Amino acid sequence: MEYDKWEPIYKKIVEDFDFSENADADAAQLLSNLLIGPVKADLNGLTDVIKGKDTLICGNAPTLKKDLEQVDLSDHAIIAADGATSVLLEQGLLPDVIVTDLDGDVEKEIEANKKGAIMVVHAHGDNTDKILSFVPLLTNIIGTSQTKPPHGLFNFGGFTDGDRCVFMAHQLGATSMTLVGFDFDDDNVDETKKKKLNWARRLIEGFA
Ligand SMILES: Nc1ncnc2c1ncn2[C@@H]1O[C@H](COP(=O)(O)OP(=O)(O)OP(=O)(O)O)[C@@H](O)[C@H]1O
Ligand SMILES: Nc1nc2c(c(=O)[nH]1)N=C(CO)CN2
Ligand SMILES: [Mg+2]
Repeated sequence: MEYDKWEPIYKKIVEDFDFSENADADAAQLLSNLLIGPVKADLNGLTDVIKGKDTLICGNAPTLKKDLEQVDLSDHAIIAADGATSVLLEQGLLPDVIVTDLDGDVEKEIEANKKGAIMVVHAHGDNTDKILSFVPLLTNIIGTSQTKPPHGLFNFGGFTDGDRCVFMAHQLGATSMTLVGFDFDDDNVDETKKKKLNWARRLIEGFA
């Protein structure tokens, strides 16, 4: 998504959650600094996995395990939103791509990364500690931001890990996107999560 199209949505999110744009921008710069040098920012590997493919996008709703039993996984590129990674691994499935702000079960994500999963790591004002701790332990990383991306980072659009998967797959030319593990009406979540899920719903419905 063009940043100019994303920016007005981002401004609404910042206002709704009282996030600091400066903190988001500083986090993006931090991730950019960490990635430049050892890792050349290049979308070719990620594009190869997604372009022209049917994709299975996995959110981490409690329904994920059951949902997985009902879909045909063959020939699908599997994209996991953060915590969905652990559920997939438990089912013997290795995600091709993990989209994460590193606040889930990162040990499992490191395990999947070692086995070949591409990491799409998101920087925001509330995860700089996670970025500093975990990025040095990962390989095959693409960095994303919600602000205008600094050198070496990308902004495909999207807010929560789950809807960012959808924006990314769309931008990189997925043929289809099948969503599993998305339950926006889940009541077993706290108020902030509920609000985030409402944004995820709103952003994903923009694709329908
Ligand atoms: N009922 C649900 N509970 C949790 N996540 C859900 C649900 N329905 C959809 N999702 C999607 O699954 C994604 C991954 O979920 P996870 O539990 O790992 O959350 P998270 O890492 O805390 O999410 P975020 O960092 O985006 O707030 C979320 O970003 C969200 O888009
Ligand atoms: N500043 C900030 N940005 C975010 C946050 C968050 O908690 N703080 N959470 C996100 C995923 O839910 C995505 N973006
Ligand atoms: Mg997360």
